[in-house]
Amino acid sequence: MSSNTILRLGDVEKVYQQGSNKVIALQKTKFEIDAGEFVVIMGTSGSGKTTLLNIIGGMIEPSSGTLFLRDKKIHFDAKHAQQLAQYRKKEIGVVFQDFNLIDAMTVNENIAIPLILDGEDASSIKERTSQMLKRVSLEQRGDFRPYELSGGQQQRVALARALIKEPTILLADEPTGNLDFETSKAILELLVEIKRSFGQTIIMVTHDPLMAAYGERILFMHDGMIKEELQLLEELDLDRKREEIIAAFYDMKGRPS
Ligand SMILES: Nc1ncnc2c1ncn2[C@@H]1O[C@H](COP(=O)(O)OP(=O)(O)OP(=O)(O)O)[C@@H](O)[C@H]1O
Repeated sequence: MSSNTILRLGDVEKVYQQGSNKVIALQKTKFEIDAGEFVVIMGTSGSGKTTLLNIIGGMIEPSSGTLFLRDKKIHFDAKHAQQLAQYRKKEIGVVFQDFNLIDAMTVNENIAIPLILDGEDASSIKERTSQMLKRVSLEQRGDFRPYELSGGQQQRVALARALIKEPTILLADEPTGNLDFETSKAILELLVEIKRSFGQTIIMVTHDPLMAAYGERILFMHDGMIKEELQLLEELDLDRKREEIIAAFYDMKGRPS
């Protein structure tokens, strides 16, 4: 474990019980992530990507194995429910493919939800919300409703909401799955900018090798396991990185399980 390690998974497994059948979604998965790293998870459909992300986010309990944030072990049993709730609330921010915004609320209110739930005072909420709005370049849209925004703008709002409490780790599950090509690139550029400016640790799941090329390290999953890992060289341009990602993906798929 390097001194900069922020997240550590040790032999994590997840078995879903489906009636009398067992689905092994994750098998002995272990890896470490450094603070400030932008890690991408790719893989075949059903390979366990979302399951992995949800375990890291404290949203589902692994069947076995360990999850550490720095040197703190995250427990999933009922006895530690409060610690787990704190972990989800303080350490993790999440964005999804479907934005998950509340249409009955304005953009400002959507972004402020985590602060309102924490009982922060009104002036601090106002100030922090307006800072976040600026960071995602939506200063002119604070009083709009989500349905009055484009898909890319809605994802920016979701990102602002996920980041407003400065989470240790940002999890992004197919954040560009509902966006067109140019808008997707703009979201990834924003993620990279947030990483550079604030040292944000990011873990993103995507199917798209070009979006993955914005990351620094790719973990490739197949049959519930990380089968391959690719460190992208910073000096390569996006197209070269994309080509390397595609080559590594097909290399992994071609290998016997
Ligand atoms: N709640 C559940 N109950 C039973 N089986 C599940 C459940 N959630 C996921 N699975 C199964 O676990 C396996 C991994 O699913 P997961 O959603 O993690 O894969 P994925 O890599 O994210 O897939 P995709 O790229 O298609 O979204 C699949 O076989 C899936 O059917």
